[in-house]
Amino acid sequence: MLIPRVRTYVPGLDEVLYGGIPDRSVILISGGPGTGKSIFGKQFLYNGLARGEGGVFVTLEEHPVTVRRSFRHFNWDIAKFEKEGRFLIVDAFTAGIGSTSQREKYVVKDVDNVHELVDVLRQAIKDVNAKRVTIDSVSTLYLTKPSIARSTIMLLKRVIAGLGTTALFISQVPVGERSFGGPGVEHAVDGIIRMDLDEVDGKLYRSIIVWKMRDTKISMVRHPMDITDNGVIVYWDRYLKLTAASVSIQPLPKEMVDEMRRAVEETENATRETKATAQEAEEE
Ligand SMILES: Nc1ncnc2c1ncn2[C@@H]1O[C@H](COP(=O)(O)OP(=O)(O)OP(=O)(O)O)[C@@H](O)[C@H]1O
Repeated sequence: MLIPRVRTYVPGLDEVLYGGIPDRSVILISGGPGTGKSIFGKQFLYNGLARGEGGVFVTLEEHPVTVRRSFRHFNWDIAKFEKEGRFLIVDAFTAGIGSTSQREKYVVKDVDNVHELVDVLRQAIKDVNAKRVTIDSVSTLYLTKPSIARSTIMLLKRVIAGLGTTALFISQVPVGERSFGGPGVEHAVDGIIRMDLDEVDGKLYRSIIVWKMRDTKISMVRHPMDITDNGVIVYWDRYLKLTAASVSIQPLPKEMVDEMRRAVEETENATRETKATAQEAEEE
């Protein structure tokens, strides 16, 4: 059955997901430091903005000023979308302290109060009619209180799915650990994508693996990936064989590649049809 999907438009990732993320899903993006989670979260939002969708970025780890700079670093011009009222940043970092933060309109004063965050986020999603949300990072919300991790995720998930939005929750895990963010969180989310950086023989290798994604088939292998001046690229037609002492990159079987390519084409056609129907309905 063809289900509605949100294409990430991150090169190679929609193939790995057999078309994209099922819509209204909450996806955990887990990984150690420097693996590309924040870049991926920004790219996902920008790709939606560039195609006419609204988006919200919730920052808990970086000052809004550096968030905007980081978008600019990849030539993702969010300033024009902010002016048009299609994109906004929820500042859950500064608590309103400092002169530059005075300019922020969506500020969470107390990040320990998840209800305040949910209220600000709900308003933000409505104000820009957001279809995509990135929260960077959810780990900050329960780092010192693991017992509230699951309830925090469930509360956010209810708001996000209820408003018809698809979200990436960035989750930080320690270097070298293959966990995702704790048992309560891992089972509560609809999907888990893991980004990794491994040192083998004095060299670092980037890779990505989709661990779970409800309601869709997924590629069951680890794919090599890169970060470039244009953001993340996933080499979807190859897999990375990694042992403690060796690395090799192998091509995927042709039938698998063909099936993944077809799934993306079908999703693209379905997305185009849905947009055309919505536009016709608007014009009537
Ligand atoms: N233009 C670029 N070309 C190649 N690599 C880049 C470029 N810009 C940034 N990077 C790489 O991206 C990495 C940072 O990615 P990102 O901030 O998304 O990591 P992260 O997984 O969110 O890390 P953390 O959890 O520590 O915040 C940097 O370590 C840097 O090596």
